[in-house]
Amino acid sequence: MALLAGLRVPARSLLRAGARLRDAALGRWERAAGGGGDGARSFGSQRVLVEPDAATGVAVMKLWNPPVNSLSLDLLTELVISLEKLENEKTFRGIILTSDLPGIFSAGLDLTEMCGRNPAHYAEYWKALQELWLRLYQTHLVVIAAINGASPAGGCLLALSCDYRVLADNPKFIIGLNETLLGIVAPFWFKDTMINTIGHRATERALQLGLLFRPAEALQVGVVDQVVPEGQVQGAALSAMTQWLAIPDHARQLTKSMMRKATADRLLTQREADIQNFVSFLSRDSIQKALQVYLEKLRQKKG
Ligand SMILES: CCCCCCCC/C=C\C/C=C/C(=O)SCCNC(=O)CCNC(=O)[C@H](O)C(C)(C)COP(=O)(O)OP(=O)(O)OC[C@H]1O[C@@H](n2cnc3c(N)ncnc32)[C@H](O)[C@@H]1OP(=O)(O)O
Repeated sequence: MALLAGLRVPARSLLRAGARLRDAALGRWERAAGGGGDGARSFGSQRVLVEPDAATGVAVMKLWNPPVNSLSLDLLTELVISLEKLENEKTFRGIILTSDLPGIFSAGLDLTEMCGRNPAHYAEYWKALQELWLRLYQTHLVVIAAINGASPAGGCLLALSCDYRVLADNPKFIIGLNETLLGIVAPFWFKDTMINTIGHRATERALQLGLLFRPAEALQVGVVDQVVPEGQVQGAALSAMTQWLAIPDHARQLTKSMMRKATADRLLTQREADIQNFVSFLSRDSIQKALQVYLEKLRQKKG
């Protein structure tokens, strides 16, 4: 059951158990080692599968961090590495970012990385998140999110950092920056990313109320660009990609940079202070207790 949204996400337990077994077996991407669409080999890490198609210049990047694709330190690191690898391959011009887990795009930041650890760990974790956002937000590649599941908080940030968002039409697939519901505050660069997408007033309302939008509302407010029937999300993302890739790269890339640089620079100029803010905020007893209680509720809701 989805605790925050008050929605049930049924029948994933069995899939999760299977996923855990696959995880334990490792050799994560052996099943995909045969290669992508144009004979280009799939590559990836334990938690990120990349299926490149050299003919189209588009790679599908799939998140796989069971049970809910939470953005653990490992997943963040693997995402940055995969992104960097694609950026360095001249053949590739676009990425479809999606999930390999049914019903979940990403549950956002990994709460277990933020609870009961030491300040050095919090600092390392936050730096890794900053790194992923800075790279994803500013990449010269076109990135389209094919959102095939719920994406609260950090999951929403991931989607908002892409150039275009397609959401599968399922009322359980909620999306939004719901941090206030956890008693925490969305960092300024989360807020800026949302403002750049849906505007100031809509962001203020969404952030203060911790709104998690269902597909129709997400489309209306502009958090996503397109809602399509489940099962068509990747196809729709690929169709949208055709339009983006029809634009000359240099013009599109310079325009992207022009639109996003000031936002990214704002974090770059105060990166260390942002880490220290996060560490001291997270080190407060009251915040630790609130996060523990929240995590415990998530764990117990199945019982
Ligand atoms: C003054 C300024 C100071 C600045 C400082 C800034 C501080 C702010 C910092 C950061 C911003 C935070 C961003 C975030 O992203 S916080 C995380 C927010 N995410 C959520 O709240 C999502 C919580 N999860 C859910 O709602 C649901 O799990 C679901 C809808 C994603 C999926 O539902 P369902 O399929 O029913 O799965 P379960 O709920 O049963 O969960 C399965 C399993 O997974 C664990 N889990 C879920 N979410 C997380 C998570 N985010 N991190 C870690 N673990 C998670 C859950 O506990 C279950 O575990 P199990 O019982 O052991 O199997």
